[in-house]
Amino acid sequence: MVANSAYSLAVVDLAPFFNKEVDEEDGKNRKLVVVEEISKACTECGFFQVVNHGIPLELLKQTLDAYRAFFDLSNEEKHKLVPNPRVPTPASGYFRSPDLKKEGNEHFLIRSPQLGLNSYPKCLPRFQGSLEEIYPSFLKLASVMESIINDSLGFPPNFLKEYNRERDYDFLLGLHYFPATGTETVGKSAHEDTSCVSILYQDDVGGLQVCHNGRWISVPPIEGALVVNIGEVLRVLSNDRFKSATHKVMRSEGRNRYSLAFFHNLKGDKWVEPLPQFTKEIGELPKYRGFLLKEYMQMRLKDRRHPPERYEDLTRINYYAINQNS
Ligand SMILES: O=C(O)CCC(=O)C(=O)O
Ligand SMILES: [Fe+2]
Repeated sequence: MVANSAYSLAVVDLAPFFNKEVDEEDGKNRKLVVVEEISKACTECGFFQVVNHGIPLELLKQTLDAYRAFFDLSNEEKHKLVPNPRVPTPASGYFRSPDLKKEGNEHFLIRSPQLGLNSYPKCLPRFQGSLEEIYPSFLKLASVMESIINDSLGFPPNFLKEYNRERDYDFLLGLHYFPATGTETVGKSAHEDTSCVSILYQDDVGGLQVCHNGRWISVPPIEGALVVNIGEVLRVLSNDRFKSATHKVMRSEGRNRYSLAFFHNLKGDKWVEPLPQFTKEIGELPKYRGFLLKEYMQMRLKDRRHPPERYEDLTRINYYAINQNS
């Protein structure tokens, strides 16, 4: 696939949801416009950017700087924070692929600070404070996104909020991509996010690409904007109405890249299947059979720990696809 710029991702202004100044009636109409814009973006691509999202740029930059300081630590310091492989996912701590040729990144994960499961480097006293300061802002934005998506899909009020009510599976990731060297250009290989909604802040280096109609589209860094994308759970619930786009990160020649990603995740014991309003109520066949989310997560985890030889053999959501011709 070649990179292409024919389709540009929507940039949606969330001010009607965060700006208290707008008057009631005008606010209601402007919110509706946002819901429609997001519905269009999710139907076409599953990726879009948002501005006026309620998270101050200063806070985003400060958090990225905190992660930079962490990734600048010695390997010895960072490896003290590698989680025990027996800890169930998502395990908080430091990760680095043993084969940087395949995926040239390292990352640090925290779960909800309220769970008390995170460990931080002792030598960076302000790191914990920075991450724990931004976490609730991402969580708030994710719940606003969830309610907009709820309305975009025409669900009854609070349907997604109820379905995805457990907040113990969310996590915040800080990612560092190493500069490209010769043939080593992949930062994160092509994948889809599993769960409901992901929110990403990237620095100005670029490199994130999304697959749209079989072509790779660059996601340009926009100062202060956040990238939002739909995960496979919403794709299945909506019977493919909403896309969960394949995306990847390419490394830049001579430049380190840093990003923050927040994942608003569904609890593993949830049953996921196309909903009646996208199937029998509109005379459409389900495109997926139902499954327990944790069963799928386990297959994906196994692939991550013991990757198959061929990329095509990775477990994807199509594992549950129903062949419409049979
Ligand atoms: O760093 C990025 O730009 C994307 C990260 C990503 O896709 C992920 O962590 O799932
Ligand atoms: Fe991703």
